[in-house]
Amino acid sequence: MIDSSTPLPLFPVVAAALVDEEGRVLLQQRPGGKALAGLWEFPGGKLEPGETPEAALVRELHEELAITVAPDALEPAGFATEPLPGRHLLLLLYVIRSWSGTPVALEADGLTWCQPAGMGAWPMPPADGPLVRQLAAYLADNTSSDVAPDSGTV
Ligand SMILES: Nc1nc2c([nH]c(=O)n2[C@@H]2O[C@H](COP(=O)(O)OP(=O)(O)OP(=O)(O)O)[C@@H](O)[C@H]2O)c(=O)[nH]1
Repeated sequence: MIDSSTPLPLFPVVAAALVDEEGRVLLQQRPGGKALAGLWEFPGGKLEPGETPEAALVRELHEELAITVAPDALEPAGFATEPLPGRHLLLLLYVIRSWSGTPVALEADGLTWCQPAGMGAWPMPPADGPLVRQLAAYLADNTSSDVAPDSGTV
């Protein structure tokens, strides 16, 4: 049971939904020996002191996947908030559709590309359930089709 009278320090974490040209999203498997080992998650991690969320995510993606991302490629897409032992997780999710390099699992036990509608098949940390639903809605609303938008002229 959560005791709401006990303040917990906020624990900000940034995460990325890398979306490829087929609309698939990259998940990575948490390695053995860590909390939540074996579960699948969005790449990302903790902010370092003084770091912005965007700088932290660019750094984490380079450290974890060996890819380079421009800060203006980050699209805020959702968040989740979850009590953890001794701290309160604030998980910020960004969609990223362009990057340099090919993702390689430098820290994870594995990588998989999956369609957002199929992500429920991958066991993920408890905080990720709301994120997966927000991501599916965000991508449905913010994915361009091949049809050119109306120019808007009157
Ligand atoms: N990157 C990422 N972290 C997530 C997701 N969902 C989720 O609950 N988290 C949590 O956010 C935190 C991310 O921290 P981390 O990956 O940088 O570090 P860590 O587990 O090694 O934590 P530790 O160094 O405190 O042991 C973990 O507590 C992790 O369980 C997710 O989808 N992606």
